[in-house]
Amino acid sequence: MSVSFTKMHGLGNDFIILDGRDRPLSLSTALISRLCNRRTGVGCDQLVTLSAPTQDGADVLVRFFNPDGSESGACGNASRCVAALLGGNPTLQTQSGLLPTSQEDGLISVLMGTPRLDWQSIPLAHECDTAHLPLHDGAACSMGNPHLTLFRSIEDAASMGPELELDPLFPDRGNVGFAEILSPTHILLRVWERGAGLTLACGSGACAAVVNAVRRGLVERTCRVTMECGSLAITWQDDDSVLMIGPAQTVFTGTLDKDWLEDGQTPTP
Ligand SMILES: N[C@@H](CCC[C@H](N)C(=O)O)C(=O)O
Repeated sequence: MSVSFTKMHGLGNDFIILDGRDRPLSLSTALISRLCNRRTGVGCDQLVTLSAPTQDGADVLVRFFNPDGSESGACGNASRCVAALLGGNPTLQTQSGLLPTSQEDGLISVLMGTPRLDWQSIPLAHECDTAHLPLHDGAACSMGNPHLTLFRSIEDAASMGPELELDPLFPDRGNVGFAEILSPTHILLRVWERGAGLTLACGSGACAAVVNAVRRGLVERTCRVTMECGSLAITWQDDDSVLMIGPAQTVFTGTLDKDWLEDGQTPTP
């Protein structure tokens, strides 16, 4: 059986998108990791599946998987890519709720939902002030996935990210954002992503950085977030939802080789 896919990226955060709306996909954790492998697979930061929606008002059910096979409730950059791929203004059904999208002048807007700020919903391991954590004075919130934001040099991401992803304060592990406040309307951000490592951009991490920086009185509610390959416009709106606007691009489409699919071997590096 041949399986076709689309390779896309949003600001360098790259995705394999598998469309299972007409034909159900069966993906094991091992196959997800093999597909995400940049040397022996297609390569990506997240694998994204599309299937028929199960909720009224949704156009498509979208799931996000990290290269280690774990599933995430949210992925901002992939959400823009899916909207661009489907065209029009699809409403995405995700683990973190229904996400309305729209498109104008080549940019994709996604309403990312309401950030969760209470420690149980993030989740954290124990009660604490989520705007001032006892962990490098960071702040935490959930955008449908757990985020820790540290207000310090982006250069620290590679060295501090691996340990902080696994910090016991985050029982489900965490995405770790390193945010430099450049002005009240501009943040420089690098993210160590849970299950993926350093990526060139993280949409939900950009939303979390703005939310956490607003809570600390560091930026305004509308803010540009610049990462390695460009910027996202993020607004924490008055109705509490977070709006993300940015680009999305198709790189190529392809078909997975039948022999590769059936081989099932994970080569030892
Ligand atoms: N790249 C993403 C976030 C992907 C999921 C994350 N690694 C997690 O496990 O929560 C984005 O653009 O938001």
